[in-house]
Amino acid sequence: MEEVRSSTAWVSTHSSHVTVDFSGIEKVAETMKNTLPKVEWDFEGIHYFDNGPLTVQYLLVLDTLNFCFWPDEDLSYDHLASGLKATLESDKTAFDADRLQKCTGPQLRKMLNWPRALPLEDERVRLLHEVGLELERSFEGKAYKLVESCDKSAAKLVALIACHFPGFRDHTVYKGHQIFFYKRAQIFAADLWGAFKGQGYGDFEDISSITIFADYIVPAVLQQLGVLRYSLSLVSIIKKNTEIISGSEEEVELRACSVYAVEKMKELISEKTGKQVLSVELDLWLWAFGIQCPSLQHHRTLSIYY
Ligand SMILES: Nc1nc2c(c(CN[C@H]3C=C[C@H](O)[C@@H]3O)cn2[C@@H]2O[C@H](COP(=O)(O)O)[C@@H](O)[C@H]2O)c(=O)[nH]1
Repeated sequence: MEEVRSSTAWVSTHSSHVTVDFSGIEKVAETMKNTLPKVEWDFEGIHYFDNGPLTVQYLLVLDTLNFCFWPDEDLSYDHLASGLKATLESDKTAFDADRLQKCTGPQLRKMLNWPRALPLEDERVRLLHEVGLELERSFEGKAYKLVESCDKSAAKLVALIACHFPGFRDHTVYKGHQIFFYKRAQIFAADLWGAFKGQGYGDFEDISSITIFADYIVPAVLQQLGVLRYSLSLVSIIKKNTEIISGSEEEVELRACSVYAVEKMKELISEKTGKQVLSVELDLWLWAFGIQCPSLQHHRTLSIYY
């Protein structure tokens, strides 16, 4: 997404709490140039997949809810994916547009087999209602019709999602400039591409236009790799698990510098190897690396965007 790339690049040249360390990028690119980062989509084996339209419905519901697990230290993305998968396997109509519009908190907890209130539960339910209603209004209730109307363009799909679903409009204003991330809209396109292995509903001619997904794991991994440098005050905020406010300079710089740094890393690896590397592939490698480091301390922002 061009607006994501250019607006996050602007942040990186005006940031103070987080800075990009080009020597760190060089080092990581050097190590990656021999063994390109190849992590299989669904390496955990937790997703619903039937190679058909119901998988598209599953992925849209998954990415509608794919945010902010950290307030409940036992909850993680795996619980979301596997809970929704089990739900759909036991009831194929569970994610029909009319059902999404009526979903309640207790029903969502039951889907995820979660014994207590989910973090931001009311928001998760509101976002399901929003998606169910708009799918019904504009796409005959079918997520695959949304995907089919984007002419195999991932960028168009992201733009279409941002246009129809306010909950996916992941952007903010930083020092008077509008900065775009579109994390859940972009990861939906990437999940389609990964699940369908670039065929059918995952066949995008411009998957290279998708950037990394500015979540809370990748920035922490990039800092650990020496690619991002944090100010002393930011280091101590994160160490103390102090919350960082959504839209604050620190939050925007953490997310934007991550996107920009990986775009630079991608260019450098492509130069060194002569092969085109995708941000989606680098993202999955960085994310998988991060969730396997239990001691990794990430920033904590209450958000519906990531
Ligand atoms: N950048 C990036 N962020 C990602 C993912 C994924 C899952 N990708 C699936 C696709 C293929 C794989 O096989 C995965 O199954 C989740 N997240 C984000 O992480 C956070 C959850 O962390 P924790 O609280 O520890 O569970 C939360 O913000 C969530 O939105 C990714 O791929 N990239």
